[in-house]
Amino acid sequence: MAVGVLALQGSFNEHIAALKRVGVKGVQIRKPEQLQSVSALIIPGGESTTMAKLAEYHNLFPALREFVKMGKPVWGTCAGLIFLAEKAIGQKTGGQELIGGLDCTVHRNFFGSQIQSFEAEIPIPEIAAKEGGPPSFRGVFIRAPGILEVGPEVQVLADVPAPSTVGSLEDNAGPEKKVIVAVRQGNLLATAFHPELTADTRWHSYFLKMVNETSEEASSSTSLSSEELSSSDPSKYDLPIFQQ
Ligand SMILES: NC(=O)CC[C@H](N)C(=O)O
Repeated sequence: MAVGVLALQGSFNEHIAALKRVGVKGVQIRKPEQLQSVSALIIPGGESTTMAKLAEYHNLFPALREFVKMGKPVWGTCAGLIFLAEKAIGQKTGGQELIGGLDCTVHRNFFGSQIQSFEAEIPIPEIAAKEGGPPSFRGVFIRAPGILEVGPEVQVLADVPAPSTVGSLEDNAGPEKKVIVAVRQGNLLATAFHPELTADTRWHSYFLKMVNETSEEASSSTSLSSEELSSSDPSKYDLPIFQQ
């Protein structure tokens, strides 16, 4: 089994190293035709606007959408989560193209800018039940997005208290609001944090189980529309979104 890793920009080498730790070959994907040789794909973290420009330049979007539509497993981490979202807000002027398919609204820099990056122990009941190990996971959040809203078919795998001071979970006080940071919808997995930067390989092995479970006749149940990319009003979400 070979797992493709979109290798335009960002932490693709780290994902390939993590795959190697769980005994799987990671293949760098830079061109649409290379997707034909892999059974699953990881879209790494990085900078989603830059990554989208590169993907557009290499004419990758139609092939990436087709890959999702075919029911092949795709995991987006951080910028990769933004890529998979049906809707993203907090984008740079002009927005950016998305792959879509994951029924959620994501805020591109929910937890703040680069200096608000942080690490936190996050409870991962579903992953711990399937993969064993401790009940929590050390999440590395780098200029991380947050998931503001999910559709009915989306399974929440992890959430964290929304920081009262954005970028600092430890300072959180008062009534607890949660922000979603990991989800699964059928063949799609997405995390706002970076499991490839920690030694704990449970997210990678969970994804590989998804790959193994995927049957030949995986349906095209995931919707692909990504037309409403940037139009929504952040004020309608009841979470403390970082303001630039
Ligand atoms: N570490 C990351 O992938 C950060 C993603 C970043 N918020 C973006 O917009 O692309």
